[in-house]
Parts: sequence; C-alpha cells; structure tokens
Amino acid sequence: MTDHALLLVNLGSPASTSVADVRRYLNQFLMDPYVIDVPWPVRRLLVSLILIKRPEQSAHAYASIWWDEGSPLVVLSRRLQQAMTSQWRHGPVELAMRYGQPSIESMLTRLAAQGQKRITLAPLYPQFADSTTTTVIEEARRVVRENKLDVQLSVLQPFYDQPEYLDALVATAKPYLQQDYDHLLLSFHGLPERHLTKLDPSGQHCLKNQDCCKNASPQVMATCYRAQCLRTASEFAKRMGLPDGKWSVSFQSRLGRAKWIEPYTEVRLDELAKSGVKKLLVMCPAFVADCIETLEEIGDRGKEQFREAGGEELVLVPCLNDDPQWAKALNTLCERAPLAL
Ligand SMILES: C=CC1=C(C)c2cc3[nH]c(cc4nc(cc5[nH]c(cc1n2)c(C)c5CCC(=O)O)C(CCC(=O)O)=C4C)c(C)c3C=C
Ligand SMILES: [Fe+2]
Ligand SMILES: [Fe+2]
Repeated sequence: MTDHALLLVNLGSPASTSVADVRRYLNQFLMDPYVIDVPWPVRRLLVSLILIKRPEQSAHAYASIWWDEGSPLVVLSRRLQQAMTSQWRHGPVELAMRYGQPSIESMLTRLAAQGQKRITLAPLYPQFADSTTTTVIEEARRVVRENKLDVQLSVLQPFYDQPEYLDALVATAKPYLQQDYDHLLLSFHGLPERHLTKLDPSGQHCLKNQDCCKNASPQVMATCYRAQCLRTASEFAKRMGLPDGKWSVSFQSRLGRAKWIEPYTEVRLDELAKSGVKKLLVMCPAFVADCIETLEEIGDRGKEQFREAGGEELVLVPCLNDDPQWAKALNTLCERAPLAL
C-alpha cells in the first residue's frame, strides 16, 4: 500500500532572523486562540503590545543560534523526516509547520492531490496541550473540511508515557549521564496555569494541591500537561536508575504576566547553584528537536545565569532530533495512531 502518507508537524520558526520575519511569525503564533486563549479583541490588543518589543529581542536570540541551512528546529525536523522515509512503509513522509512554512494546508492539499487516501498526522509533541497538539489537529481538520479533501486522518496520540519514546530519551541521554554530574534538571516548556485548570474535567483537581499531578486520575491525566511532564520525568528517572534528589523538574519559557506552571526553570537554576550544585545537566524532553528554547534559553542564557549564581558548568543534553532509535520509535508510535473521528 502506498497511499497512506505520514505528515510530521512541528511548531515552526520565522522565515529568517530579520525583525520583520520574526514579527510576522510571532503574530501568527500568538494570534492562535489555542495559544493566547482570550476573546479576539483582547488577544489582538495583548499581541500588539507584545509585538512592540519582542520581535527585536527574539530576532537577536534567533540570530545567535541560526544555522547556515536555517532554523535549527526546521533543519532538525527535516532530518527526522528524511530518517522516517526509510521507516514508514505505507506511503510518502512529509513535514509541515503549524506556524510559518511549509504550512499544514500546503502539505495536506499536496498529499491529497497526489492521491493519498489516508494521512497519519503526527504532532511532534510528547505531552498534550491545547497550544500544541489541539491546534495542529484543528488546523488539519479545517484544511480537510474547507478544501473538501478526500482523505481519512489518523492522529498520533501524546506519547509522554510510551516505552518507545522513553527508551529513545534514555538512549540519547545516557552518554551524558554516565559522566560525573551533581544534578539533572528536566526542563519542560511551561504553560499558563489557566491552560491546565480550564481542561480539568472535575474542576476540582488541577493545582488544588501540591501533589495534584502525582495523583491524577486517568481522566485528568489525559489533558493535564503538567501531570504528563511529571510522568515523563519520573519514568525517565526510573529507567536510568536515578535516585531521588539527583534530579528535578522545572518549566521554562514563560511569556507575559500571567502565572505559569511552577517551578520556573530560571528560579531552579539559581536555587541549584546556591545549594552547591557545581555541574548541572539539563535536558528538555518536551522538545523533540533542538530549537531556540533549548539552544538559546538554556544552552546560552541558562548557562550564563547558572555560572553567575555560583555553578561551574551547565551541560545541555541534546533533544532526540534525528537519532535513528527515535526515528524507529516514532514509526512504531505512528503505526498505532487511531483514526480521527
Ligand atoms: C513543547 C511544547 C510547547 C508548548 C506547550 C508551548 C507553549 C507556548 N509557547 C508560547 C510562546 C512562545 N514559544 C516560542 C517558541 C517555541 N515554543 C515551542 C514549544 C511549545 N510552546 C517551541 C518548539 C518553540 C521554538 C520555536 C523555534 O523557532 O525554535 C516562542 C518564540 C520564541 C520567543 O520569542 O521566545 C514564543 C513567543 C506560549 C505563549 C505558549 C503557551 C500558551
Ligand atoms: Fe512555546
Ligand atoms: Fe496537576
């Protein structure tokens, strides 16, 4: 069978590091109602305020990590796509970005025009969030509906607890953890707290007490990003045989004034340095590909912050990127993707 395509979808990057391209990208990203989840007029106002200063700052940050071939996130996702072509046996493997290019619309319409009858959509996010997983699925649905595409969609489910993903994480991180180090920080992308509490099916659980994410029922677990991050971290630690106290979890990349899920990575970097940690390993399991958030926020700024607070060395563990074991694992996960309703 060659008419069942695989479409990998990652977040996307600006087209270049120019302030104008970064502004265009941030505008598309932040005007997504799944990202800034307030009514349109309020979102428009908030985003316009953010767009006064942020594009210049972000353009500078992007320029510091940009590669000759382009954005690390896009280049690494493209390499993963290439690695997946020798794994996926049912049809072509393509890559789209939720924001910027190549768009989900361009890739889905192209695949349908080629005669693909079924498409497995793979949002490349291990943990579920509306601002990542849902927005990809809803955009794909919109494209199929509005273009009347004659395709059936299957969707890769969040894989935060799947052995294939966890084993691939262990394989890529192991060489780093076999060296001497004092502490491992698992730093996940953060989310505004509101994004968790509004999805809590009981309305009585999320963030009601300190241990809510450790005692989450299967219903809460299904949509609680924080609980899924903590599960990934504890399963990883179990597989690596890490003792309690040798590792911890934090959340990075906070934007704006709202309260985001805690603990914040920037706070933990200071705390760890002040508690005597000299050599710190940081891994970022919410990102399957290295990007501005890992390379610049942790690898550059985090490293400097940790040293200024008294630490000696911060080592950033690379993301899964195009690791062959990861490509194999992702293929197995995609084979299991159920048909979308
Ligand atoms: C891994 C999952 C991600 C979640 C959850 C997420 C939520 C989220 N992000 C923002 C705002 C920004 N994120 C930015 C970059 C960025 N975010 C993710 C992933 C998640 N975001 C990735 C992979 C990247 C890297 C993109 C790249 O080109 O390398 C940015 C842009 C960079 C910057 O200016 O800092 C913003 C802005 C919000 C508001 C949010 C949840 C509501
Ligand atoms: Fe983000
Ligand atoms: Fe929770």
